[in-house]
Amino acid sequence: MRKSIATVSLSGSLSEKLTAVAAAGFDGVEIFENDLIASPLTPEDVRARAADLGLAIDLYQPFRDFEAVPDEVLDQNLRRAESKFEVMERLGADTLLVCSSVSPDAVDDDGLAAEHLNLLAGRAREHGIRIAYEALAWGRHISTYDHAWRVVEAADHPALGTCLDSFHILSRASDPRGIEEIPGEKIFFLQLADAPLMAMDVLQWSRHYRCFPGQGGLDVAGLLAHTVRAGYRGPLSLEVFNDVFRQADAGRTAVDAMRSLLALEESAGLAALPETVVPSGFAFAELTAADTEPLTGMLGSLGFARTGRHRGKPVELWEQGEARVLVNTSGSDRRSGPSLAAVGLESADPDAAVRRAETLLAPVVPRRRGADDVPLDAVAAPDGTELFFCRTGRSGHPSWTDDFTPVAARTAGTADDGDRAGVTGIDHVALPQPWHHFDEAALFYRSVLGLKPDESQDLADPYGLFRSRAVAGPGGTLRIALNVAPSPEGEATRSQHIALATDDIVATARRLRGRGTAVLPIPANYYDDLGARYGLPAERLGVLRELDILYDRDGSGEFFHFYTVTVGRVFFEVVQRTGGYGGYGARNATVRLAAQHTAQLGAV
Ligand SMILES: O=C(O)c1ccc(O)c(O)c1
Ligand SMILES: [Mg+2]
Repeated sequence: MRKSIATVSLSGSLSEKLTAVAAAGFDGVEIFENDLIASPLTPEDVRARAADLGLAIDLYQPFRDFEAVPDEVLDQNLRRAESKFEVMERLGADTLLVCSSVSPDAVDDDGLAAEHLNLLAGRAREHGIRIAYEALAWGRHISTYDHAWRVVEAADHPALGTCLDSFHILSRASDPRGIEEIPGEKIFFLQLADAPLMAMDVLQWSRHYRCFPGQGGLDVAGLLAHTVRAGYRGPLSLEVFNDVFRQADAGRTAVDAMRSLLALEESAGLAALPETVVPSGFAFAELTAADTEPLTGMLGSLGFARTGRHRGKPVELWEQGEARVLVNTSGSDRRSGPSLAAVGLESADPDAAVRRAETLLAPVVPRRRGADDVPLDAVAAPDGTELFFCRTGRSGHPSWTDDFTPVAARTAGTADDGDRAGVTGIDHVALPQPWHHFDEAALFYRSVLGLKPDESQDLADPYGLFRSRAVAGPGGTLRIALNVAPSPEGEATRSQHIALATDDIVATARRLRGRGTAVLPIPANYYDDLGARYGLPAERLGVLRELDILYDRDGSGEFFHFYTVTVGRVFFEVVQRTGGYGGYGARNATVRLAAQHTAQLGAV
């Protein structure tokens, strides 16, 4: 279907917005009145600019507080409308959004509202304009879509229809099935927005927290399917009021918006995209470090062995169980120390995975491989992390590991096989996100990789707010924790981490302790509270306390985890899951963050 976006969804001047919208491949725009009023461009300029960019002006909006008012106010409102019709003619826009009145002048009288809307539609038609009437969720007397439709139906004018807005409908928990009872040709416009589920005043929720479909918790795809079943054939138009997008780069937000609509059409069963190939696990995590010593020292002490060296690049392979870590010494920033630059994802069909990623506008990373290297495709996640699609060690398929020459002898100072610590694989990786790309990242992992986002959680950090949202494959085969940390000192202080899995956390912790691995100390107060909270047996609690192991549980299982100190931007976590525990120990994040701040101060 045709795709549109309201200018209010993007940052910048009207002209910048139009450029961004066109570049992302949209067919049209809704011009938000304030954007026009604040623009130095005349309506004719805007019309010409949009035409040059190949954009239709699908809607002009909003026209407020019109209906069900006393006669003298009505006259004034009709005069106000006439002046908007003139602006619209100059713009070349033929549909005006009228939102339900919030004015104290309006009376609770559907008959009068219908009569006034009929009058307005008659005036509009003289200008070749149509009126799309929308119920604001906080409208004074009309606040639901079915009520707005009843009034439109009663007004019975060919130039009058309704505008559906998924936020207003779903935020009030109205039943969207009723949309199918509206004749499709009377749905003049469809606005789409999602939002995180929040218990708050609906106006504040709408004006500050809307997001693109797929980023929040509303069933926008279901609503869209009902609307199309009703016979709606107009544009799918995003209308998102969001404090973050208002500040972010417009070009990038527009691409995020387009990705949202492409994925939404697929979810609603309206379009097919290349199939989703959900990654089945981690092939590797790649760390870059100019000075590898602190990092390889840490890997060795965690029980990793250096097993391979890349044939053509300064990259080493370190392994323990199914956990593989690449240490890359090319092109790293010396000041920030080791950082996580890429993640290898096990994929049953890397080519198909790349096709889907490209269709969803993910930047494909140019290959920098040598002539003999195994082909390896990668796309860039919103934070710049490169995601490689791999098939590791499958017979009949080239494996990225073929590019590594085995390192035969035991390397001095590192662990050999007898000295491993029980790490079985990578449980998850945690990737800090720039605060203004957090929603974009959740949608990216959901749409491109088919991972399911959890609800976002806000946790206390001693120096601010720590926001975390995990995305995971079915059955927890692949888990990525996205987070935003307060970072008064700038980007470089935010740390990434790799969580390693073990089947016996106590044995692993004792092993590492014996070897002098620098584990993050956890305050005694934490264990006093843990004892009180869960009534753990004293002996068990004593072991956790002794080994700085944190604990959590939910209805289906338990979670044990401890952390190493931070090296550069990176630290490691070791985790054990029992039963069906599917979380990440979020309850312990506050203690962990505080312990890391304490450790950092100690280091300084
Ligand atoms: O917040 C508002 O006022 C507003 C205006 C126009 C819309 O289409 C809408 O959904 C909300
Ligand atoms: Mg709206």
